[in-house]
Order: sequence, then structure tokens, then C-alpha cells
Amino acid sequence: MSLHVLYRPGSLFFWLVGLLALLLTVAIAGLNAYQQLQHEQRLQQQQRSYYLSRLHQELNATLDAVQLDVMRLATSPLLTRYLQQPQPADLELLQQSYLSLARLQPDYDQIRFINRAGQEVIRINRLASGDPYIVPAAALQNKADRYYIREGMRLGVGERYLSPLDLNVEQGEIEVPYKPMLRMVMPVDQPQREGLVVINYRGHDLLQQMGSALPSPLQPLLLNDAGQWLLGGGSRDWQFMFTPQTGLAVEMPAQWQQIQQQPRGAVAAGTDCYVYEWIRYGDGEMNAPRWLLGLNEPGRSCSALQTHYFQAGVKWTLYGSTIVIILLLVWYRTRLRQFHLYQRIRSNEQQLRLITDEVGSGLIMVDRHGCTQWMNPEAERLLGWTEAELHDQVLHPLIHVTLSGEDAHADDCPMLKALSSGERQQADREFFRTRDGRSLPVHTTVTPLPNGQYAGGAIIAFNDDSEHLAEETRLRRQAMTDELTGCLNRRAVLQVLDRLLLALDRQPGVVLIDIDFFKQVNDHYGHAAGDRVLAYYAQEVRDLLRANDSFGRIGGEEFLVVLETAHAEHLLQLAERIRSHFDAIRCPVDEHRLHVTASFGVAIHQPGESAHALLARADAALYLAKANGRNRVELAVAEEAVAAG
Ligand SMILES: Nc1nc2c(ncn2[C@@H]2O[C@H](COP(=O)(O)OP(=O)(O)OP(=O)(O)O)[C@@H](O)[C@H]2O)c(=O)[nH]1
Repeated sequence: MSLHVLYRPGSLFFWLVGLLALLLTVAIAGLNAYQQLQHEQRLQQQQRSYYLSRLHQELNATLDAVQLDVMRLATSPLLTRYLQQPQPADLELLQQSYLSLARLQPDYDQIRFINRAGQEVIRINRLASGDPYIVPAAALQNKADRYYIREGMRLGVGERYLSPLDLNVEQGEIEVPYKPMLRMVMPVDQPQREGLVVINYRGHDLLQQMGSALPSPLQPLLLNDAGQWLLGGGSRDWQFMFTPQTGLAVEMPAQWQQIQQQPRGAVAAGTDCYVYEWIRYGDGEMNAPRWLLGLNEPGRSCSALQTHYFQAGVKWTLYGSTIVIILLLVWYRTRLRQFHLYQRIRSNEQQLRLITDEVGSGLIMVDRHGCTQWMNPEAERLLGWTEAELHDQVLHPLIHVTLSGEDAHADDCPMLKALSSGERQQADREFFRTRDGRSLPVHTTVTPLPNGQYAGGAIIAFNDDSEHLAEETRLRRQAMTDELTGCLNRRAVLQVLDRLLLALDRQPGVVLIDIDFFKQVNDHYGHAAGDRVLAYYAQEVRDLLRANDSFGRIGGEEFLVVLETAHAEHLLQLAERIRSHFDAIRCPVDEHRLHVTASFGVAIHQPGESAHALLARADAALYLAKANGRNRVELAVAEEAVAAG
């Protein structure tokens, strides 16, 4: 009957579980956001690498073509022959071949062969229309003071030199419109240094191609080794040609520091993000400047992804936490309800226990097998057993007995009937064996239990019926007893006779006793004295009878003795014994001692004879005794004898 709960709502355990769930949610949201971020970062990295490599390829492809041409010109057999034996015809052939190349490559602004003294030997220029032409010998200049000539002369055999990318300067002035220019130089060695082949490459197309290599809104970036803008800086492009102190070193020194230290990376530039990579064209035989190649992601900060996923992480953490908190609240509410319910059940249980403790009936609960599960104090008191002693004991064979104290049959057990039928059983009179072996009369009701833990079991409610039984017995006895004399009354003694007549193996006999002249006792001593006489002689008769004999008062001063089995002689002897006893004794009434006699009519039952006929014959014998002088015994004659007489 006791209930248990594991924990209260709001207990430490509850909040620990809640906290754990919250932490778990935050951890899952965080981990998820972190994994997503990593995935996105990988994708972003791949995308950036891809776009950078496209720019790089664009640059390489263009410069490879220039390099191929400069190498072809520098190692030309015709040039070798001319240098060994200078012939005007070979010079002209060389000029024509340079001119042809210039026609094929419109981006080649100039193609020159310059001797080791820095003097131009062959020079192809372009007109404003773009058509190439051979610069006449008179217009050829000495370029020994130019930086690219000095750089070229310092190269080893087979090496090349690529100049920085800058704007073309003509006669000390920056040519307008701007003409971005690269110079690729390769020495000519036969085997000693004879001079240099120089191709001036116009970078305009290359920069344009790089500009269109990226999808919008990405923009290519190209800066020189000093961080000065060549491409992608808008108005800052080529600014260094006019003002040397420009570029990233000036614009954003902190980021420039980082850029210089890292071969590749990304830096924030205002609201933009610059993704960069340091590159250098060519292999080990190419002496080329370092460039900063990059792409600009306008309007997108470098930490956009982290910010996005941080915000997503925070958002999902908030969502998750909200859901967890709602679930916790729902859980808390449910637990609270359960707890209140539990408290109510416990309080009901306590009330029920109080009620069952205080109730005047014994209560026993059995399970479906009839085994005791619980009993109240009254049941313990009535039976003398404790709950612990009877717990799980099969109840019926232990306590259910018959009136005579023998074990009751299972078919007659109301508890077993209720368990098997599921119907309430009521029994007005059963007997339970107490612990000390007494038979306790009980009034019992057995109610099956339909639901709950003990479904299929039953509650046995019983009350001590001892007093009721005693009262019943007293009333029954009273109903059979003659109040005045204490012997059986007329109805009871005649019932005894009727019952005996039904038993075939018996031959009952009767003695009818009538006190003589009783009227005179009444008349002389009073009615109360008469009563006392009646009681006195009735007791005297009782004393002379055996236990099996029945004795009752059937009329005013008339009594009947019924013997279960009798012979005429035996019956006559009994009647005579009573008669002589009456005659011999005196009944004390006040100061008097009364001598009272009686007359007796004796009859033996004849087969088939009714009680009425038997009594009629006894009455006839009594009448005869009265008629013959009273204080005597007369045996009734048999029916045939009466008929014969
Ligand atoms: N005191 C008392 N008298 C009773 C009781 N019942 C009947 N009587 C009286 O018993 C008397 C019976 O009288 P009778 O029938 O004439 O018989 P008797 O006087 O005994 O005469 P015999 O039977 O012929 O010897 C009556 O006076 C009744 O009133 C009783 O319970 N108590």
C-alpha cells in the first residue's frame, strides 16, 4: 500500500539533468556551427585558391609566350652568324624577322638587340597606329644607362631577366595614356657576352584579361614587391610612378606587415577582404620581381564566415536552449503534477489507513491467488494473527472453518467464489479460525478488486458475529422454551415429536402428564402459587429424565415427555417413577407444603401413526387415568385394540 517517488521536482538531480541538457545543447549547437564553419572555410579556401590560380595562369601563359620569343631571338643561328661575321644582309634578315614577330605579337611594343656596349643594333618600334617598323640606324640610341641593360648584363649564360611592371617613360615623361610595360631580357653569348635581346611587352591586355578572369564581384589585385598598386587599386594604380610613398605600406601598415610575413593569406581592408599570394614568375634561370597577386572580395569582411557561423551558433544555441528550457518546464510541470498527485495519493492512503484502522470491521486484502497482502488492526485483533504472519499466506485453508471447527470446503468459500467469479459475495454466517484455535462467527463481505496493483484480488470485510450468534441462540431457545417452567413449550416439544416420527428407525413414546385438581391450588393459594407449583414439578420431572428425552409443557397444567425409542414397559416405568415421585414430595408454597399428584397417559407410537393420533391415544389414556381416580398411570391401547374394542 505504500507508494514511492524517486525524486522531487526541483531537486538537485532535476536541475543537474536540466543543466546537463542545456550544456549538451550548447555543445551540439557549437560543434555543429564549428563543423559547418570548417566546411565552409575549406570551400572558401578552395574557391580562393582556384581564382588565384586562374590569375596566376593568365600571367604565366602570357609571360611564357614572351619568354619563348626572347629565348628564340637570343639563340637565333642567324644572330650568331651575324655576330661572328657581321653582314648587312644578315642584319636586314634579322630586322625582318624581328619585324615579323612584332606583327604577330601586337603586345610587343619594342623588340631590340642591343650590343654589349648598350648600343641598339636592331630596334622595332610601333607607330601610333600600332604598325611595327624598323628604326633606322641613325635613330638608334645607346641605352647602357638603363637599369634593364645593367640587369641583363649581370645575368649568367642562359638566364633571363624580367623587369618590374611599370608605365612606359618616353624622353623622361610618363607616356599618356598610360602604357604598362614589362621588359624581358636575355643575354646573347657567343660564347662571350655579345649583347642582349630585349622585348618590351605591353601589359595592358594582360591586365585586362586578368580583370575579366574573375566572376563579379571579385576583383583581381596585382601589386609590386613594395606593395604599390598595379591593378585593382582604382585611382591608386600606378600612383607610385608619381609618388613613390604610396601603396599598402602607407595605406594599411599593420596589414602590410602581415602580408610581408605570410606567403599567402587574407587581410581586412576596410569593408573589403584582400586575399593574396606572393608570386614570382619563372624558374631558377629567370630573374623576375616578386608580385603580390590577389583578389578583392568587396563588401565582405575576412571574418564574415566566422561571424556568420558565430551568429548561427549563438542563434541555434538560443533556439536549442529555449527548446530545452521549454521541455524542462514541461517536464518540471509534469513532475510537479506527479508529485502533487503522489502527495494526494499518500495523504489519501494515510486517510484510508486511518479509516481502515479505525473502522469497526476486520479488513483483509488478498491477491488473485487468495494470498494475504494486507490486513487492518481490527482484523489482526479479531483473528489474533499479525499482518506479517499472514502475509503471502493462502488465506482460505488457514482460517476458513465450518460451524463445527473443521476446515471449510473451497466450494463454500465466499472469498474463492469472489476471486473466481469477480462478483461481490456476502455471507451472513461464516467461521474463521483464530490464532488460538477458536471458531469466530463472522458476517463477511468479499469485494473483488477490479483495478490497480492487486487487480483480480479482493477485499474481505468481516465483523465479529459472536454477540449476534449468542442473541440468536438465546432467542431461538426462548422461542422453544416455556417461560414459566423453563422446559420446552408446546410448539417445540411437538416439533421434537414430529422430527422423531420422520426417523424410520425410531419408535418414540410419549407420556402425557396432567396435574390433578390444579384448579383447587389456584383457587386456594392463588395463581402465583399455582405458577410456582407448575415450575416446581416441571423441574422435578426434568431431573428424572435422561438427556435424550424431551420434555415440554403443552397446556396449562399439562406436560408431555417424548422418548426417542421406547417400549411400553419402559415408558410405564418412567411414568410410574414420576407419579410416585410427585406423590412422595411436597411443594413449598409460602409457609405451606403442598401435596400435588398427577395423572399419566402413556402411548407408544405405532407404525404409520401421526403425532396427532399418538397424542390422542395418550390423551385418552390420561382421561382414563383421571377417570379411574387420578394419581395413576394408564397405557394407551393400540389403534387396532381400540377398533376391536
Ligand atoms: N396458576 C396457573 N394456573 C393455570 C395455568 N394454566 C391453567 N391453569 C389453571 O389450571 C386449572 C385447570 O383446571 P381444570 O381443567 O378444571 O383441571 P383440574 O382442576 O386440574 O382438574 P382435573 O384435571 O380434572 O384433575 C384452571 O383453573 C386454570 O385456570 C397457569 O399457567 N398457571
